[in-house]
Amino acid sequence: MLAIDVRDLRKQFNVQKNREGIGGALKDLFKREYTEVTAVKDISFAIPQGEICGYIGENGAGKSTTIKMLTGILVPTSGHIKVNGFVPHKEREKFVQGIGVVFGQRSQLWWDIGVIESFRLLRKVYGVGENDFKRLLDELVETLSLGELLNRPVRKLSLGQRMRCELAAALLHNPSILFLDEPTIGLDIVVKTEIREFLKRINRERGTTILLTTHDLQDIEALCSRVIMLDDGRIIYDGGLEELKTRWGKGREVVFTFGDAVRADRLAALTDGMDVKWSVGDAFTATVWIPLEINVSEVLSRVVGTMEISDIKIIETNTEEIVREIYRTGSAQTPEETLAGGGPSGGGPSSGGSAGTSAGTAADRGASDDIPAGDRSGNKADADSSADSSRPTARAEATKP
Ligand SMILES: Nc1ncnc2c1ncn2[C@@H]1O[C@H](COP(=O)(O)OP(=O)(O)OP(=O)(O)O)[C@@H](O)[C@H]1O
Repeated sequence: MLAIDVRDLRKQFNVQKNREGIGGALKDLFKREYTEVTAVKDISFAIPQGEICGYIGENGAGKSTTIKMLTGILVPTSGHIKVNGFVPHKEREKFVQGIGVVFGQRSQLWWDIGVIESFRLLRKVYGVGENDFKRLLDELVETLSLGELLNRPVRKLSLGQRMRCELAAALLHNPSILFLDEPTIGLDIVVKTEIREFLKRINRERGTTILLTTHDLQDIEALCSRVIMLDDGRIIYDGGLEELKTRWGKGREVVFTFGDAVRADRLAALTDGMDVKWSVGDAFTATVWIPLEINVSEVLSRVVGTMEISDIKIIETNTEEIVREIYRTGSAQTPEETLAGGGPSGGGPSSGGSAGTSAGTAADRGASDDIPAGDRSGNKADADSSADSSRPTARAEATKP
């Protein structure tokens, strides 16, 4: 069974317009005007059980809105969602038993009480039996090193400590799917690494499906074999991370430090007939750019046998640069494909992104009226969708061609 199945999913928000000045405010009192913001535009994707999938995109691309629909916090404008076989916003009570959610910018723990008390309350919310709770808690306390934190109030925890507790809280009922919205935001590299290791472990040992949004591409590199890239509410890439690197990578560079002074013409002669480009630094260093079609070892074998070499450095394709370039152009088509009018590869549906719809600013947002009525799961994030308004949503449209 698919863990997540999304077809033609769309979400529009009606955002109240604030007219300028006192006159405008008075007019607003009597007749409100609204604009429509389409945060998610008819996207489709499917995630099999046990997969860790990265969900990435620029600020305002629609990632959090998607996660909120997938977790039943927001009702879609149109389209179909099945998560664990349930329609999230319709079958909330049964549905939440099978999912765990961590919003990096918000807490699901009660601020003033001890961590363990929050965990006990969550046990009741999810109806976990005392024995199961003890077993799962012991396991999480050990793997996330929570022992010393359990009796401290949440407000006295550091961000990294709190995030470890948030993860435990999301997993206490042993969900099969974990939604993570920027789980490593603001954390130092040591805690980030611990959290990544922990996520790998629960995926390996429990088979937990993980959908992860993040701006830290190292999270994606460390955890995800697949990445879905969103731009302006549309999926512009759905496929493997390696495949993305291969398609967009512009080759590799090898930096040589030689034992003796070298000349550019000598180096060019060594790789005669190969489509590589040399650039000489000082007398002893030179860099060769090698396109993806040529094997690095072929170039190395020509140079190593002839020259005295004191150091070699191979510079691989940098994912951050690739992703930045894709965000900049708003399309995962390579420049060659764009010229040829071809579509991006990758597993899922995709359409070239456009810079069309302008994102509403945080101040524009009105309170959302499409949160499922009577909703109260253990996730405090549910309680306040308008809390989003504190988050930056400026889209870097100016960078689009
Ligand atoms: N409750 C809301 N009311 C009105 N507009 C909203 C609301 N929530 C999100 N939006 C708008 O929907 C668009 C997508 O926002 P969303 O928060 O999903 O983006 P994101 O990809 O998660 O961004 P970020 O990386 O900044 O968190 C933005 O234009 C945003 O202003």
